[in-house]
Amino acid sequence: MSFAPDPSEQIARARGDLRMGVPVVIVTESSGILVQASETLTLERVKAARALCGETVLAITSRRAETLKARAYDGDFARIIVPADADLRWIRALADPSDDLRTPMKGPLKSAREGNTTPHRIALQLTKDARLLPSALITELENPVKFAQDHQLTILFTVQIEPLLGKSAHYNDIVHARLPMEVSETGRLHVFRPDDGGEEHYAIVVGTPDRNKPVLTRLHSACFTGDLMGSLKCDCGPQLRGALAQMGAEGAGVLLYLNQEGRGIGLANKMRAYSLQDQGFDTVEANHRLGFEDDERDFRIGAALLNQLNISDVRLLTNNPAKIDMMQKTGITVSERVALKVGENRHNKEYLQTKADKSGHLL
Ligand SMILES: Nc1nc2c(ncn2[C@@H]2O[C@H](COP(=O)(O)OP(=O)(O)OP(=O)(O)O)[C@@H](O)[C@H]2O)c(=O)[nH]1
Ligand SMILES: [Zn+2]
Repeated sequence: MSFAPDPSEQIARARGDLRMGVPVVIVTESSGILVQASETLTLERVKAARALCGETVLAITSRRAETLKARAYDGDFARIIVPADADLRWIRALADPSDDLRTPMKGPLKSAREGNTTPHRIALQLTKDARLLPSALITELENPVKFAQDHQLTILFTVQIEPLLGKSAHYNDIVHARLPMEVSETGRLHVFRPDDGGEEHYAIVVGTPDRNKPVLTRLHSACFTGDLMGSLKCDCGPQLRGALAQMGAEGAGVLLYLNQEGRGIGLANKMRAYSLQDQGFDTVEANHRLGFEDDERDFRIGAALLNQLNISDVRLLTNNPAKIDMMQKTGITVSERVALKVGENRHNKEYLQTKADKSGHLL
């Protein structure tokens, strides 16, 4: 038996490294790149990368490229050629939209085309998975395996990594215990831990749901600001409490609390989005300017947790048709949609309208 991490564990390690500002190396059959997350870059490491002689590009998503008016020849992302005089400020300004309005002219930007882009795509996904700004400084390496060994860097081989990308993790029900709550004294909290080093998610089971009938269910995405701070910018807090109250009143139900803060972009990026919203952009535009899609959540997690809880048929508390679609696609029957319209106020009126107009939410 080998004690060495397997490819899935190597990916988790790479995520952690990038988050800390430690570079990682990605190797294909014919090439290799050094990857550094733009958000956690330091001046020293930028200089060290430039001294390597290999071509250096900045990978950004096509959403971010659109805002910067740069060409995205690689489909869902672009490789911006880093000019010789570019410094850390230049890199940060391309990755981070906070100063876009004050300094709109960042160009002319030249994008690379052709070549093997698989490792670049993996690099960008890693920055997203690390809940950083989706952008990476990438330098070609001549002898990538030796380079990684010499510098003790995590190394990913695309042949091993590619089959794992987009695959759902397996969730283990680590522990569950009784949790009497205001809404019901018969609550139980389960903690689910994935086998890929990703986020844990929770399930709150109220009463003893009858598995032979559709179970009242809520898939709730974490919202620190709304769930805990009473933020008026969204409707999450009232939705969370409303769903639990309904389960308490009916005597049974399941609330999945999914750690997908900010529709899957993390709290730091959500706060960046809020800051852009203060500049006049709506919730969807703000995500795009940061380089994200409207919604980066993986709702398959919800189905995986429900399977573990032996629930296959639900009455889903939601106004979001994407959640219903994804449940059905992943083998969960949604017998009924139960509307959850609570918590509208003058601060979130426009936000809710944007979700209805652009993301198809049911009003
Ligand atoms: N990126 C981003 N995320 C936000 C914003 N406002 C709220 N969120 C996040 O959006 C998610 C809301 O999730 P849900 O409560 O599942 O809402 P939903 O997708 O509208 O679906 P239903 O509530 O079921 O109708 C939470 O993760 C919040 O943190 C925002 O302006 N930008
Ligand atoms: Zn919220």
